[in-house]
Amino acid sequence: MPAEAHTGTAYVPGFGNHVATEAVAGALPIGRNSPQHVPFGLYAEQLSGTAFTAPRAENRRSWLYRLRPAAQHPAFVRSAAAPRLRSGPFAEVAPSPNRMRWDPLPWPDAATDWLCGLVTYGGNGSPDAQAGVGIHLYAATTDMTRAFFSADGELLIVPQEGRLSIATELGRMDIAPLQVALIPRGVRFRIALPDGRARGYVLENYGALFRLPDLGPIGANGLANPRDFETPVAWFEDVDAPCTVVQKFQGALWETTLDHSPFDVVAWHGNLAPCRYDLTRFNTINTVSFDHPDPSIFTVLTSPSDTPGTANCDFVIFPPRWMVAEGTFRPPWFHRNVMSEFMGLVTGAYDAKQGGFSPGGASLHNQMNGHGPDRASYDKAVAAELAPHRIEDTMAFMFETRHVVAPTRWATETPTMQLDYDEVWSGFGKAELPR
Ligand SMILES: O=C(O)Cc1cc(O)ccc1O
Ligand SMILES: [Fe+2]
Repeated sequence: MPAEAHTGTAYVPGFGNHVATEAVAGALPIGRNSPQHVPFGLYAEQLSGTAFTAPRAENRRSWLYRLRPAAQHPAFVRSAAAPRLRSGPFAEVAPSPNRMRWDPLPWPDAATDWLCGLVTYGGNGSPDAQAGVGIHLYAATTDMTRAFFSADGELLIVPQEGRLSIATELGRMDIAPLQVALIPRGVRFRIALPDGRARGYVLENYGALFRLPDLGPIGANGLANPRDFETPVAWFEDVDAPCTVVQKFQGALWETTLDHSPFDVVAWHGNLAPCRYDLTRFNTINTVSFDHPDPSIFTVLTSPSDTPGTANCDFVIFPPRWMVAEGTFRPPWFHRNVMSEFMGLVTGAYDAKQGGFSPGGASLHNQMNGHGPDRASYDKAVAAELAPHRIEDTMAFMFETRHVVAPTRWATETPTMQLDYDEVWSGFGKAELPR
């Protein structure tokens, strides 16, 4: 699909809202979901993101009205569409307590679409357990012509370089670095690259759907505001030409070929839909007195687990912001976290690392293992004059998860892994007690 085709893509604002949208006037049934005769002979289909019986506040589903039933397809057969894509349970190599960091993912030599360009770095849990995450990066150089969906989890896409034009069954979204897209489990999509190549990160969430975090004493506003999430309006293709559909199902890839475009949803309504979000709209909240708050204040979206307050996964960002804390060591402190932290960098530099953590790179700090400012960041921060200081041109992020992230074999064997990462914490002088 040429990028121009997305020009004029329209969105409706809000997170998880109930939307009603039709690409052809009169296509959306009024007053009932499944009338005996759907307008124009369209086929009604319910797509559920939660169990039918989930509490109303959590219940997510949409009704799709399409040219042909999605059920009309030949059998799926095993697929080799994404040779470096892995899934939970992650057992290729033992989980490691060691801190890991990687240089940016190299660009592929051969033409590689977004799906083929996915490389799994690690994860936890499993699709079967409906808990945990898969953490992938992508480096792609050509448009997808096939469609893909994950039956294993929703996908949070974090571009680092290059725009993505994402055609989904429910509408089209354009995203660029500093924006993210969230695609529900099961929703088929196809990604084109308006800039000719694209690189970024993907979080595949096997657990409870991402939602906005509670705000507690912050109040009714702040962090990621609901209206800044944008859901595309209905759009469809009326194309009777072969199209391969690839799905990830319980960790394995399967594919089939339709004789028509799977993007044939003429109208839909409901509250399960893709959306995009501009990270620069994040209302960053931080101290105006002292101390460095816990990074949970930077949570954009959270996937809760069965234990209140202990996330299956939080998506946390570190945007440009003023640092004004008085009498404080301002960068991230040294810490050992019961949660495990996978980080990436969209642009600029990260205030805990003076070097080595590059845009497109990644790091992993697993449960209970010490990390924090590298020596150069530490030295700079203790010497700094504590005037108000604006951290500019930066956007790091973290996938923080309650379960240890086990790396894939690829992640532990790739030459992009920095074998000397431990050195960033070497050479700290010993504290001197009074004699
Ligand atoms: O380790 C990291 O860089 C992420 C992080 C940032 C921060 O400000 C506080 C805690 C934390 O884990
Ligand atoms: Fe950390």
